[in-house]
Amino acid sequence: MTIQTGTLPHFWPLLDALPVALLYTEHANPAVFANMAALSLFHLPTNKTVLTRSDVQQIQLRCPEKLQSFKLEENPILQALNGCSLQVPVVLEHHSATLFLHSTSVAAEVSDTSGIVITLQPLYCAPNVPTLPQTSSDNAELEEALEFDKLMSVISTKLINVQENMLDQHIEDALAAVGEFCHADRSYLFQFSDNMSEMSNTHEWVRSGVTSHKDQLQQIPDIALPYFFQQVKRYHVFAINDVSTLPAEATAEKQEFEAEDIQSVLCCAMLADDKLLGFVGCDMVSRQRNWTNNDWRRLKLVGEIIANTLQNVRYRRSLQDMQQQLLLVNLELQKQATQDGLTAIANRRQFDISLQNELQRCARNQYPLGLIMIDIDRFKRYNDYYGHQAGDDTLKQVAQQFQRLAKRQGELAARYGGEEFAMILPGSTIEDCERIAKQIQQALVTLNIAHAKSDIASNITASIGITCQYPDKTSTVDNIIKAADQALYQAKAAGRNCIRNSSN
Ligand SMILES: Nc1nc2c(ncn2[C@@H]2O[C@H](COP(=O)(O)OP(=O)(O)OP(=O)(O)O)[C@@H](O)[C@H]2O)c(=O)[nH]1
Repeated sequence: MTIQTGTLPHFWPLLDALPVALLYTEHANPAVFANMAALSLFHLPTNKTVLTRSDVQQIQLRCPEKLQSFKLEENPILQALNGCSLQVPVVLEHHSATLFLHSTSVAAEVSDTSGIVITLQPLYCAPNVPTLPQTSSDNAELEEALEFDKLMSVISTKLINVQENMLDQHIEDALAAVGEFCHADRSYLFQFSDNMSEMSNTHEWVRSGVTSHKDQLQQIPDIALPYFFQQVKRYHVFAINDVSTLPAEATAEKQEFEAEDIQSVLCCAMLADDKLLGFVGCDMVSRQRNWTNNDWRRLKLVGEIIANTLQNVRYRRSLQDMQQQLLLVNLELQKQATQDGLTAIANRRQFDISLQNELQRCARNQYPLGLIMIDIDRFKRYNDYYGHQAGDDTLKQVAQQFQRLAKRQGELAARYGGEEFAMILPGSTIEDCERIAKQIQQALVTLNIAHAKSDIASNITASIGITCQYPDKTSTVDNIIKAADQALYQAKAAGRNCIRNSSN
């Protein structure tokens, strides 16, 4: 490491003696002064009072949330040296404790110089507050901390298995708790859109008398508040005690805060599985507040609880979506397994299952069971003359008519195979079956599909075979089908376009 000889400011002995790690640079001077506490924190030799920027670059820092070191352009010390006002938690590579990095511009009136002061302090001690012996106010703080932790444990328990209709209420309870304990005027939750390009204020708590701006804070694009977005994404925290001290690059943010009468802001990013979901925050409206590490810790905890809850709800929703999709796929598969692909009425498989079931049901209840077999006449000629596609269309049309006629419970119209159809009619007498067979013939007449090559009629006709039986324990589906088939054969033999039943 090289040492540049900078000119030490005359108040340097004062800064050097402070127990807090501190870096100081003057605006016109590239040298960075490090006091004894800083040199010891960075494990640098104590005679290296003046550091170059490249010395500073080699100080390995990382965000407490992230495992990797900051990228060069995101290094908070370099950012601070470039004039950014920061209050961010950081971790040094060789130092496991989280430190609070605080940078601010100062104008030393006595020496007519202005510069930047960067301090790094352990997080358990509030910035700029020296550690004092324990007093009764510390006890009060301890009690408050205990109270807060108790409340959080109640809220997080409620949020673990929260029903969606109670989610908003519990989030608002958590925000109210953190708002009260941080002595804030307003606390809120903002969620980022999936592509992180905008944010919306989804939940809010306001102290009585404080104005809510939630409705106006919807779908705010990142370009509207670039400094804020960048700070939250990079450091996962945005802590401003006095918004009037925001740097020049935060003009948009300053205007927004002033428009909402905000004097101090503290925001903590919400992460779930390394994804930034949004942030929780507190505002001071009535007065300024120097945010404490307790405020930061509480807000961070609430953010973590809410982030986990939102993530759980998302998982649960996607699980439900998946279950719904699986159900639909199953229904589709079931449909495909039981439906004829061409005509969309029941297929042979469904016919076999239904006939078996109805046979048993009719045997149990001593009902008659009717079965009608329908075969389109001279369909080969039809195909040969009009083409296979026209044949398909005709099969679809006649199938729809058969389906329309099987309207009572348990009745089923099915494609038995090729140009042959079947209708199961449980509880129908032979007279009922004959009536329906006539309706089938009539439906074909009404359809009036021309068949120029038929030697029976000028339109499509069908031969129909009927059987009607009172099944008993000895009855089989094969016997019933055989009986209906024989009747159909008789109808064909009798010249087609006619109805026969198995007792004829
Ligand atoms: N377009 C089309 N034709 C089919 C389909 N399934 C079977 N066929 C046809 O249906 C015709 C049935 O012919 P056949 O069994 O000789 O009976 P037919 O010509 O109707 O004569 P009969 O039944 O004796 O009146 C054949 O030409 C098959 O190719 C199908 O899904 N689509």
